[in-house]
Amino acid sequence: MASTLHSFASAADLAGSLADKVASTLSAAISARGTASIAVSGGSTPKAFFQALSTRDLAWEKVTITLVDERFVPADNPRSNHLLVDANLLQNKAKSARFVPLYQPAASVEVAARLATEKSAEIGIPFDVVILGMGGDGHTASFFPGGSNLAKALDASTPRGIITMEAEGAGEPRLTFTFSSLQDAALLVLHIEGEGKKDVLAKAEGNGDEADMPIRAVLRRATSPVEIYWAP
Ligand SMILES: O=C(O)[C@H](O)[C@@H](O)[C@H](O)[C@H](O)COP(=O)(O)O
Repeated sequence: MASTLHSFASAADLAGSLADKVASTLSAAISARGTASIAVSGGSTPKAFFQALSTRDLAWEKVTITLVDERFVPADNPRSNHLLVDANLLQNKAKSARFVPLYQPAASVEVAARLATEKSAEIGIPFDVVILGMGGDGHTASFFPGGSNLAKALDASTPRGIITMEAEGAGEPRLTFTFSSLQDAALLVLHIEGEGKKDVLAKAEGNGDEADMPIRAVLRRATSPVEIYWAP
């Protein structure tokens, strides 16, 4: 599917503009069917966007927020994406939103993935908004090059839900929504910042295997247009 690059002079300008776009998308979903959903990424990039979005005036009590992926750690662990969202997005006006975590204590990461899949089924499909990030290796969500379940994660026929992923660059075992769960969001955003990430994007947009740069699956096969938000 086509992608559109939205470039901004600063990270602050990007955060404000993306927060406005996401807020209007969520509000439109609420007007249309009474609820809205958004899946966000972790990492370091989204913090300012989360903080801007948290101040936007909409019926947050009708919004369900979840994560695109999560490290298999409790929410009090500094590596937790839940902790990042709790501290930066579930604040201010957005405090009244419902949050659906991916992590929960379980005997194994596989059991946690099954439980998270069951829980996420309540959210409804497709997501109204998905915010993806991208690592320097071209991963997105927890679709890491060389990942233990990468082929399954990227296969469009894999049922929607959360699966596990282990990879050299991932740190802890991961819980990640599948490509099939994310790729048809009403608003599908790739949020990246810095010249380095722009170079990685250019390489990903070139020839090569999806397995080498999994973001290519989104850029090439997502059924929704990919809105790329970039600032230096
Ligand atoms: O759990 C995570 O780490 C994210 O979901 C991951 O996919 C992230 O978006 C990229 O790794 C980019 O991370 P940065 O924003 O820190 O560069």
